[in-house]
Amino acid sequence: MREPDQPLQIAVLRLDPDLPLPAYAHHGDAGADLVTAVDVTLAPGERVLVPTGVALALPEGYVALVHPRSGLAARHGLSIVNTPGTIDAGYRGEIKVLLINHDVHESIELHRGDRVAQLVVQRYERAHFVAVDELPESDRGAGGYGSTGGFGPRETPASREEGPQ
Ligand SMILES: O=c1ccn([C@H]2C[C@H](O)[C@@H](COP(=O)(O)OP(=O)(O)OP(=O)(O)O)O2)c(=O)[nH]1
Ligand SMILES: [Mg+2]
Repeated sequence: MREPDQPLQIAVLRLDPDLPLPAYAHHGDAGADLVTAVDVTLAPGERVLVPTGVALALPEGYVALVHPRSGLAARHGLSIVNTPGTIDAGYRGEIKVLLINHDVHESIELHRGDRVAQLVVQRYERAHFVAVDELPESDRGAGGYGSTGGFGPRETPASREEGPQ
């Protein structure tokens, strides 16, 4: 059993030994930075799947989520299409990041070794989904998507008819 103050150990296979392991920039950070293993230029609106040079063996009961970095998002419009990406505990392949350039005017040039994403390791529960005829009542009920005020989503006529009443 791990002591509460002991860090969780995660085995990392360096597929590209010249690249760093995922690393936290500061004590207390939730995200460990991941780098691109390749040089890549993303045209405005373009998406590219980039390798990171690392593969993990997460312990059972843990997931790693691939998040964008806010600085690159704010400065250049760089994000991740499927944010956050889900790295399953059983996945042994190379972690790849599906980068996207949201800037409508400028290309983004990335170089091998640039920190392009961050990995957040979390515990998760494996659920047993049980079909029922009725759900227990709650305060919120079926209200969502702006039901407490502010803006709701644009809806298609079909989703308005089919959505929860
Ligand atoms: O940003 C990501 C997301 C996923 N993966 C890897 C690890 C993950 O365990 C696997 C499958 O991801 P996911 O379940 O999100 O994709 P899928 O489209 O459902 O593929 P699959 O049918 O393989 O589950 O792909 C990455 O390397 N990077
Ligand atoms: Mg899947």
